[in-house]
Amino acid sequence: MEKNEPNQNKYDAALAKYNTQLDDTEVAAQVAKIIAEKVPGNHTEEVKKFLFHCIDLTTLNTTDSDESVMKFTQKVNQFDEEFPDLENVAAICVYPNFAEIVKSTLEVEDVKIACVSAGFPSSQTFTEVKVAETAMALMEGADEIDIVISVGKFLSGDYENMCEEIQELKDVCKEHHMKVILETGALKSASNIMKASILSMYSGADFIKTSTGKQQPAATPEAAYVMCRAIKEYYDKTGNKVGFKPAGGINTVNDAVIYYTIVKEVLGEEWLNNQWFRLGTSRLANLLLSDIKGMEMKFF
Ligand SMILES: O=C[C@H](O)COP(=O)(O)O
Repeated sequence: MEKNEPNQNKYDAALAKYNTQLDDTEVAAQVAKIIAEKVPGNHTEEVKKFLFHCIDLTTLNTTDSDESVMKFTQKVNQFDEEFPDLENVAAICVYPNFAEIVKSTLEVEDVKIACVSAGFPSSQTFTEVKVAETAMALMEGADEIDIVISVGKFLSGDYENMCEEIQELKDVCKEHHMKVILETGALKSASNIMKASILSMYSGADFIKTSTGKQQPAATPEAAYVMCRAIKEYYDKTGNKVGFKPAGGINTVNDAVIYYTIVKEVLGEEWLNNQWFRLGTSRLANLLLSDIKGMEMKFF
């Protein structure tokens, strides 16, 4: 018997409780039906305002600096005065070395500080480094942590080490929300996305998130649909509610309305608030503002 066989079986046993054999063509057809039948009715001002309030306003650039991140945060501070008819974004999402600068600049109480961590975006570093990076981000002011699964381990079938690392990072996060990025574009099939979703939730994810935005393809409606189905099945079986965050490559208002519609159709109204639904994006905020205001806006 292989040394890790009992634990490997534990993860296989967890997966065996779910329908993880999904047909990609069938998934594509179900998504196409939702888009054709339900999306047009959701292009309302109310939905767009709601989507704005679900944004994790993201800056994850090599060129980010204390100064640029401070200015970015000051925009969020000014938002309520500039747009009194709108609710602010849900969170600011930055690299972990900027947690402190966001914390010391942010004056808006309800906007969270989210930090990507644990070797984002590749997840290719030592678990000890991931743990230390996450602990430091929290110590410096992060409210939420976004990590990436070890995609290489997942694709090699090493669920044990992949899951144990997620559990270790959740132990560091404690009550802070931990969002687990699957990097769905690298997982290739609906079945893999389903399995990675279940394993991440089983290991303590508070949210599952599609993509880092650093690999193509990033978020897709098909990946979102499968992840929402996984969240629903997991909730039905365990009673544990997990949030959903499409992220990466959300470049039009229509993209955002499509993700909203998938969440509404698969998970229901209960998930339609910014505690359980976020949009990770570096471009959508200005696009939504422009759409809502009926003129081009470059506020952020
Ligand atoms: O987590 C959020 C993503 O990195 C943002 O990706 P994006 O720049 O394609 O919007």
